Amino acid sequence: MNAIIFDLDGTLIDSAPDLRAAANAMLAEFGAPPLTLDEVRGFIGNGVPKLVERCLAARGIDPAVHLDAVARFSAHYDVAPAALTVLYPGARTALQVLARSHPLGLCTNKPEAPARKLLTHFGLETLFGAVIGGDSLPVRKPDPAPLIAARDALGAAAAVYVGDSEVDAETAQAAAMPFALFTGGYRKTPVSGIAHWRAFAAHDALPGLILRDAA
Ligand SMILES: O=C(O)COP(=O)(O)O
Repeated sequence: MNAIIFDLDGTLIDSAPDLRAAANAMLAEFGAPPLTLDEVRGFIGNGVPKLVERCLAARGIDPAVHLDAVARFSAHYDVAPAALTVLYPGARTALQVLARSHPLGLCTNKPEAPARKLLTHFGLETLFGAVIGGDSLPVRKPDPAPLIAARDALGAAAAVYVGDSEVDAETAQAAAMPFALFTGGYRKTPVSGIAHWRAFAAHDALPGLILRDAA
């Protein structure tokens, strides 16, 4: 049975407001002014260390404080990753429908602990047979290893990856998996500039999009 593996941020949840809150709390500790939601949204997708690096650069803070800044960011984010975060409309139903016929996995660059906390918060943890975070392996997306690890953990020979970003598309390509692109997430490139198998603008369309091949 083919597995369906999902990205998290910008694909199932709009987490940018909580990531922004943690980033701004961290920046305030360095005496720097806050970033806008659009700025922080543009920094998401390559994991926490990269997000923090981009925040520091945007505020002209010495990169030498990076390790300390990552720890400060995580201290803020990991206690309350779901305070301002919402599931995209239709995401829950789409997951429930797909889980009836396919093993589901999660492959995100968010660290595994807050990723699992978010799944539990939204009552989705039992739908996922595998969860791979940005710190689960020594490498993260766009390296294909985390995506392949999620597929293998599900015991599936093949899988589809569902994501929203350039990084997700690159990862799927490197893992030789078909990529379904959610066009309403955090991508910075036009849809035509992101390699994809199928694209969807609303989650209600996702089960039909994926299951039509299985019919
Ligand atoms: O960059 C992150 O921390 C998470 O991003 P992702 O869920 O889209 O992989």
